[in-house]
Amino acid sequence: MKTAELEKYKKKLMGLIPPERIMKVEFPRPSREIIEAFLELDGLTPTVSDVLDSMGIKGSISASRLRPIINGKKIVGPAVTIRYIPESNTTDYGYSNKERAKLADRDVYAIAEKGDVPVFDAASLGDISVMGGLSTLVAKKWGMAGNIVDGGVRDIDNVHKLDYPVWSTGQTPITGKYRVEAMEINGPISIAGVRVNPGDLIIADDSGVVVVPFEKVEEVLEKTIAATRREDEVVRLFESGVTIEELSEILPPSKW
Ligand SMILES: O=C([O-])CC(=O)C(=O)O
Ligand SMILES: [Mg+2]
Repeated sequence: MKTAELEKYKKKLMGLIPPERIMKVEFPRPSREIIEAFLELDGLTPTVSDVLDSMGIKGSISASRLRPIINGKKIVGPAVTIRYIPESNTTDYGYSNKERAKLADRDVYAIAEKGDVPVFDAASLGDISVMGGLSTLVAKKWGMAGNIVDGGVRDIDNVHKLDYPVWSTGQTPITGKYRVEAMEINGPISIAGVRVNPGDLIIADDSGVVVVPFEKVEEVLEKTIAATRREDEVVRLFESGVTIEELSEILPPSKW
């Protein structure tokens, strides 16, 4: 983006990434009503994952790959994205030459809206941290819903203390400062092999993370509500003692 277009964010932007690497700041997001409707549902990511399967959409990532740092959290919100690649200098070089760290997470939060979900593509770095306690503090203060990190996170005790939802592939003490370079904010990225565009809906809970493409959000919500009702009905009838034959008429055993 041009520096002038970023003018309205200048009180928050720290200049951690050159402005031309911020691809966009405005894009369509799913409405608040849609987000609230998803949040009301139980058993959320498994049901949405089934719906995505039925629609031929690859969008599900297991919690064994992207683990919640705090269990029992559930978030739903539009994605804002950041992509990192490794720095080619050695860490010693950056450290002793007092180079500016190129972790740009705070600039992602600066241009995001309240309720957004920052999504980090840092898989090529292995277990190197791209966010920690300070990052968590800013994300929480500026109203992010939670972070999804295909990469490492540190200061895990602070993430717990701040009670902020984060899913990550790694936990590590090793800082990303001097080891990474932020290539792009709000471009398309991939996390655990799943494509994420800014504005896609991110849903995450203890079972994992699902990515719903922006254009499919309404259809996925409708189908998820229907599937949740069907399953709730099966549970209710089973608990009230109806036979398996009767239950099978509502939900065929192949769907259990
Ligand atoms: O250096 C890092 O990896 C980030 C960090 O510790 C923080 O955000 O507190
Ligand atoms: Mg730290």
